[in-house]
Amino acid sequence: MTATPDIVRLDLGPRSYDILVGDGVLAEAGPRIAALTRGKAPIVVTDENVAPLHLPTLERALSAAGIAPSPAIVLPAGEKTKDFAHFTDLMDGILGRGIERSTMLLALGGGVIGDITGFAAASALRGIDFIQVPTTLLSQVDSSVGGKTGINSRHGKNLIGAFHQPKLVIADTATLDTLPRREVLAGYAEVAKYGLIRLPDFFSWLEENGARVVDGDSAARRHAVTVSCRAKADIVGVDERESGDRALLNLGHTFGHALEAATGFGQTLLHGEAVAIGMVLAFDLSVRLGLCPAEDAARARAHLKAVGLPVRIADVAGVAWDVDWLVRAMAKDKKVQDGRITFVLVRGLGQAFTLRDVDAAAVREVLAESLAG
Ligand SMILES: NC(=O)c1ccc[n+]([C@@H]2O[C@H](COP(=O)([O-])OP(=O)(O)OC[C@H]3O[C@@H](n4cnc5c(N)ncnc54)[C@H](O)[C@@H]3O)[C@@H](O)[C@H]2O)c1
Ligand SMILES: O=C(O)C(=O)C[C@@H](O)[C@H](O)[C@H](O)COP(=O)(O)O
Ligand SMILES: [Zn+2]
Repeated sequence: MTATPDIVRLDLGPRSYDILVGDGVLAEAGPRIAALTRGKAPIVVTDENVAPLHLPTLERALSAAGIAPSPAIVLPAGEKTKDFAHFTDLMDGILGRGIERSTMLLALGGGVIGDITGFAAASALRGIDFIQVPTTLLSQVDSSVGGKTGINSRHGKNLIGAFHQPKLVIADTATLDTLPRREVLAGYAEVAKYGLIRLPDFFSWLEENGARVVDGDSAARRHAVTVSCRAKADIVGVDERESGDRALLNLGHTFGHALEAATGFGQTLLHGEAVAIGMVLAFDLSVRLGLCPAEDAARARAHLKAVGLPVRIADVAGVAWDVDWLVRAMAKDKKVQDGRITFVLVRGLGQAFTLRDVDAAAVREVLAESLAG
């Protein structure tokens, strides 16, 4: 028996959609999916870890609603799947089924599956519909919402992609029961991000209740997912294509994406872990530039560390870090304009803003300090 889901609406005119949040919402989502599904059999895209755990629930929900999907496309798990080679395989798999413009894709999995499937939906026949069924904390609070889709390239993170909004997001928080703790923590970094960029009260709540969220307490987890989705929907609803406030959702990412690139997009450093270190670096840089009280940076760092996230580059072992390399990688960020990096900085907890002309020496100093530990 499922409690009534929380429903967060992302208002984008004709591209508006609902985000359903709650334990068990997937099993009961069949009618909502059926209402959006036209034409040929929908195609579920998932990964090797998620398929045995949660595909049967989705398939039962579809079948109870009278939908017979074609056999699921199952990709390898992990960040390395978000590349051109797997995108080619995925497109071949989708097109090989003789799709039509009315064919729906369903992305069942974490952010990797959501991002690559969303990009496939944006590309196939110049755009078909898709539904996000996120099964990681990170994808429930962030990647399934807002329509950023894409893949990595050897030049950097998410450099190939499209804005393409899903028709529905089904965030079944009970699927998180099977998620490894390291992945829960990685997702928690993006939860904390909302507190750090514009919800100081939520950050205080997380300081009190973060351990409950990470430990899988049902009520705390649902609250964290719903607040996060609402925060993201509010921002994307006014700035779908990141010409303004949406850039705040990139707190920690200019640093974080460079760290991910340096580790080769693998298991050494997960996206959320890179974001945790990157957010601490953004606070440190803000303090160094005289923009943020040191106590606020200390609180951000202490909380992320207390839940179990890495907070310094030195926390990531086995990598030959190089400040020059990292600075060059940061220069490939999508927020670079006229050759200058746009940084997301903070005036305090919950007070993020963007700044273009940041002293390059200060950036190198915080990187070197984080590397030294
Ligand atoms: N589009 C966006 O707005 C956006 C936002 C944030 C992050 N991202 C992207 O999301 C990606 C990271 O997503 P992620 O952290 O979900 O990683 P992921 O998709 O690699 O999933 C993490 C791991 O958990 C496994 N898994 C997924 N659900 C599970 C479950 N319920 N039980 C057990 N195992 C499960 C997966 O197989 C994988 O091994 C990155 O590529 C990042 O760039 C995109
Ligand atoms: O949705 C957004 O906007 C975000 O920035 C969310 C980020 O957490 C996410 O990692 C996103 O993919 C990063 O975007 P990018 O444009 O810097 O690749
Ligand atoms: Zn992110």
